[in-house]
Amino acid sequence: MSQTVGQNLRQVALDALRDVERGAFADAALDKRLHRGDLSERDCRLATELVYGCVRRQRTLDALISQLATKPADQQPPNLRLILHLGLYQLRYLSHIPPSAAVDTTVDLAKGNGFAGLAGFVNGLLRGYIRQAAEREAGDPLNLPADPVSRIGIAHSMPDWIVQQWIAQFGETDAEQLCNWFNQPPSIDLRVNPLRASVEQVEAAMQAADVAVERLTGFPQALRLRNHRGAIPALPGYAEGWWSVQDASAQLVGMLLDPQPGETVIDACAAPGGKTTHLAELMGDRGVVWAGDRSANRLKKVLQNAERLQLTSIQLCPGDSRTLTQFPKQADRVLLDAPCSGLGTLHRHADARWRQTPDSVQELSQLQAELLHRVATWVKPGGTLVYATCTLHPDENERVVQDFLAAQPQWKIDLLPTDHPAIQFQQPQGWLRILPHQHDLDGFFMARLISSDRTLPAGNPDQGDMAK
Ligand SMILES: C[S@@+](CC[C@H](N)C(=O)[O-])C[C@H]1O[C@@H](n2cnc3c(N)ncnc32)[C@H](O)[C@@H]1O
Repeated sequence: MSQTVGQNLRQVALDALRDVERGAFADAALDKRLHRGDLSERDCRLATELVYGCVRRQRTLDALISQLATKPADQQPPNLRLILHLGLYQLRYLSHIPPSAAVDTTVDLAKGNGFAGLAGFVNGLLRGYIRQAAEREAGDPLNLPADPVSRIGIAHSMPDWIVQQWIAQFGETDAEQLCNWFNQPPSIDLRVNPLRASVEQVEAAMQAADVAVERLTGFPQALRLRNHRGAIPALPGYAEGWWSVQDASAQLVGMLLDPQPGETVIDACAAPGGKTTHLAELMGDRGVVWAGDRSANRLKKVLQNAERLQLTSIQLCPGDSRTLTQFPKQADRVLLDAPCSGLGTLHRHADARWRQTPDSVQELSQLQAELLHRVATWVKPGGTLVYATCTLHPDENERVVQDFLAAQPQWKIDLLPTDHPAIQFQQPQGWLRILPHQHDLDGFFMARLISSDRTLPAGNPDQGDMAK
């Protein structure tokens, strides 16, 4: 890599990091900057790694700056702090970049961005890191506090409130494994569209194109791509609608709802349509799947996906699902894939861990409860309702379902038959929980509920035999 090209990609990364600092989403900031530049594919990959890595690891990188400089990270000029993040990230996490190249390009970046007078400081700090790494027996120059919350939070770059929450839920060892898991590169799973191709056919087409895939036990339509780095739409079968990208645990949601051909199904929070299209596929594209979402823009993606997959049974229903009134007792099955904090998919969005707060979790929990109460009124007596989220927070999961069941005694949890592929995820209370570090899947929560009220209006508390 020439010096000029290397410098350029680091400048692109720095510009994107500045945008993130000003509040942009990391993926949008990066897309914008890469789009404006003319980097080679290889440089785009490194710029992407630098931006996502620096955003993800910012707490660890800040701790290193505070340790190596006389002033803590939050007292450094903001742009200099980002430049130091870039240098330290390369030294600490990118073994394919020679340390001297990481130092020299970072010093050049400082000089080119108004910090020529601090070039010596940047050089000294980065060389201090290299020296300490060489001196320490364990090889890690990062000093960590003894307190478990700060120790895990700094080592794995997670906010304290998330670490605290996970220690309370899972214990210290699992909380740390979970944090570590969320810093690994996400896998890419495909869901094969059985109406267009068989799993064997897709597998063979991938292998013929030299793309490594593997099957996942318990997920009949899933194939996992191993270490794929190219563009997804360029893979065989994409244009033909043979498959969609969807994590295997998200595929369980459709399997749990188990829609049948000819039924009326409503997906209350559908965009961009990953699960809506799965439901239509499972129904053989017969019947109707209503796709609701309050974002009309995102709903367009549902149609685009349906078109590519050649599905015709999907109808849009834009609007806030808390206020839609046209579906009373109309649906055989309803899916509420609720808006959530995404604490089960932090590996997929570098900045997600910094965007959520305990307050945002409480706001979401309230929204989820309102949505659940509303969409339950859409289910026919005897019908099925699945509540799902991709968070691990109990206030968005167990609590929402428990409160709902307490208020609506005609509903109960529908336990899986013992031979169901998802039985391994079922908890004693009947809901399903997927823990990423244990299952190597996105974190998910799902509960399948059935209404046993065949005669009385929804919400009537005069029900004697409803187990919870
Ligand atoms: C978890 S995402 C859905 C993902 C989708 N089910 C899939 O598999 O592709 C949650 C969706 O809920 C939508 N949403 C948020 N609040 C809503 C509301 N009050 N009514 C309807 N949709 C809402 C968001 O726009 C977002 O698209």
